Amino acid sequence: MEAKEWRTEQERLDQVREKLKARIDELEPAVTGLRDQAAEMRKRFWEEVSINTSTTEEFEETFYSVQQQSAMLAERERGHNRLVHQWNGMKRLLPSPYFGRVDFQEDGLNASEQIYIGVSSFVDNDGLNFLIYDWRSPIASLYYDYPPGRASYDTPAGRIEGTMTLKRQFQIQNGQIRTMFDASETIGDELLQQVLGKDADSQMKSIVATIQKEQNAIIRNDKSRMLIVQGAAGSGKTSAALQRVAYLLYKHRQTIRADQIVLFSPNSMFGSYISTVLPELGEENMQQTTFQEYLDYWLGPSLRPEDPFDQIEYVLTAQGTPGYEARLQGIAYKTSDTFLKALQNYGKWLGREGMRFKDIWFRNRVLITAERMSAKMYDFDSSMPLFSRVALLQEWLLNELASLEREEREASWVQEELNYLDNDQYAEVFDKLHKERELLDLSEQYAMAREVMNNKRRGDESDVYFAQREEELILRSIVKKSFKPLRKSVKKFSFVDVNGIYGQLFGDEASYREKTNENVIPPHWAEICRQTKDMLSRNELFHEDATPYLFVKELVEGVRTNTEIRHVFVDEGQDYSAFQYEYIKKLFPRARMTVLGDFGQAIFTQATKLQGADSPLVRLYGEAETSLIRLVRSYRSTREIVEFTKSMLPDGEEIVPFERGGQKPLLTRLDGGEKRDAQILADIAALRAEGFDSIAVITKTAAESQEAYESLRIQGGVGLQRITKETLAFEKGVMVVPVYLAKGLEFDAVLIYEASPQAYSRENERKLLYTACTRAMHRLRLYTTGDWSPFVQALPANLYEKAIY
Ligand SMILES: Nc1ncnc2c1ncn2[C@@H]1O[C@H](COP(=O)(O)OP(=O)(O)OP(=O)(O)O)[C@@H](O)[C@H]1O
Repeated sequence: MEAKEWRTEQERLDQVREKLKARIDELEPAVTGLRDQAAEMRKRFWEEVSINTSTTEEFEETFYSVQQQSAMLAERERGHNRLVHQWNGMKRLLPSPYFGRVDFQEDGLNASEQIYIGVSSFVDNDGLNFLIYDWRSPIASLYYDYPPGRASYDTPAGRIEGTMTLKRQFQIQNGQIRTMFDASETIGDELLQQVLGKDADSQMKSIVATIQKEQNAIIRNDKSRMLIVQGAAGSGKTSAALQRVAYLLYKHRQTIRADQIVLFSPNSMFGSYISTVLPELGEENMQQTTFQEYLDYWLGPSLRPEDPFDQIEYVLTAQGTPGYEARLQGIAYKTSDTFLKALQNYGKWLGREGMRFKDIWFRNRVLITAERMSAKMYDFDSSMPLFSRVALLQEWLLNELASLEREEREASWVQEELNYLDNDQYAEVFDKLHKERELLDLSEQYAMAREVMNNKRRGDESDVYFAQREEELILRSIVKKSFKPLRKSVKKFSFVDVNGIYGQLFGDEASYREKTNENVIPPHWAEICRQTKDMLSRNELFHEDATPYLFVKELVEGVRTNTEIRHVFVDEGQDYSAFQYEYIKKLFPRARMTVLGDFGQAIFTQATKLQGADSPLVRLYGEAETSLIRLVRSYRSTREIVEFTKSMLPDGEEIVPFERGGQKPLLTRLDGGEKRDAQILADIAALRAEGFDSIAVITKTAAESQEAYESLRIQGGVGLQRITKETLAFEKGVMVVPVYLAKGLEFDAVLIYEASPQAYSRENERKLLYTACTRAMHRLRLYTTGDWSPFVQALPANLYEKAIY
């Protein structure tokens, strides 16, 4: 680019930075001043408040003045937060104020406008002239959607058409332009080329400077209730999701807060990997969770649900063991929407008969039997939904308990307990009584006032009454205390036998048909039933049972919903079952959903197809409310790695690599594990010497990961990290990790520990191998100590190199 042009840009940059600096300095006293003021006000707030309760009017007066002051404080804090947000935004801009420029001439106007784009906007002192536009503003779309030429963007007032005469990309560091490219249709995205050539990081980075057109469509989609993104490995799904969160927070800043957006991520380590993207963009993080965390929470501590990692570990390692086929059939069935319908029908059946309750016990005797509860519940109006009748039953139980509690005061154990009360317990009871006494006195005063007003007198009985009742009150409090846990557990629906209700589904075929109206029963049904009940008897649940169990629990106890959440994001969406999606939809009735996934990486048994007429996801809100965007360009890996990995998938030909060259994947066959491990260690050392410091040895299972880790260490490997499902944070270095925990992550170099037919030959293992290989950005190596997996053998020989030793 011409030196003159460069100079002009640097001059403009210097000017903008000067203005930024000036504004930052200008605001600084206000920011710090306000902070101190607010803190001081808060500190003094309660000191100054003295509540005057001598008369009602005075009390009201104090109350309103407190309310007024606290509203003022809140307003001041809001103002302060806005200012701090603005100030922080400017400080963030200062080292690198913008990354793009487009010159756009709107149709019908004479002059073209220069639009500079950065991570937030900055307006000149006149308040009109945008020196920097926020990348999320409508006009910034031009930068992402078009090369120079005819272009348009959408605004709330309609579409603006015009001509883009220039599109420029910058890399600016510490106020200096480092690189500057002018894009044209033929050149492509040079900045992207540079960005992708960099090394892996322990935290994901924002992509705002290089968002691609199809990613921009995801980020700004505001139409559909359900947005599905099916994208190849490395196509930027997670990146698009996170920038979309930032976009939503900007566009709907008056109505949506970060904590009204929730993202379901595959595991906690992934959560830590992506946690810096939004703060980098000046936004607060959305809520992050895993589906498992949700299950654990709502199933409560008395049940132990298996997690998805133990489930997949079983699926991958237990072939040939008794019951294996049945378990797989069970997984497929229990995660389907057929099973969901069966359970809905089961709910109707339970409305007529078959509810299971638990006796309520008290001091070794049954207070209220399950039969009584059942009879009571089926006595309520049968047109009411099951959960409403259970709620009425709950109310009835609480009343029953209250009268049983009264009766219990006569029981001999209460008197005995009274005799054994120690001093502390006495003191506690008397303290309570004292409080009751105060109340009594107050009502006394009130009664006396009324007497005077009404000119009537009553007998002076309160003291006598109190003395007489002293013992009775203590007895009462003893019984009350011992009934408290009963009341509490009734409130928590402990009288419903959910284990029994879920378990009784798994009877013989005829009984299952009767309860669910279901005609198609999966093969191995008897064994599926045996396994399920066996787990339940130990208060355990298979992973595939956890969501259905919760569903049944809610059929009976009422549905749990969260109406606060406005947007739900599901990353690695192919790993959730149709059943889980129905559940998420029900849980967040007021939310829109964005699901991002890749069916090519569907390694869990309950995988869901993201597109096509038979996709349960499309059915979830119906086609009219659903948009589907497909991403086929893969950005993570070099062209050679993408060519290699895409050929493993039956319909992988549509995946397009981004034009970034590198070495072909290297296949290494060695005689025996010891030699293989030695070679892997030598290769790791060589890769590190080349400057790659994020290297993953990827194994098929956690069991293999453990073995690999031990044996590499014995062979002299130092500084290796073993990643397990408990690992919380993702750090750079050399790690040994099972495929299913490496999902969503990326590494400079990936070494596939054992790519033999024993490890990868079944159809679901194809996707496992694909997922493992697609984690590599710059280098991919595969090892075997025997034959090559059929998925490797089937690849054209020109896609890889073979190591010769
Ligand atoms: N427009 C872009 N500009 C710069 N980098 C990008 C862009 N899109 C994607 N990338 C980079 O490509 C890599 C893969 O992106 P990301 O992890 O979002 O993909 P993904 O589709 O979620 O992958 P996977 O399904 O394999 O987990 C990341 O390093 C990301 O920064």
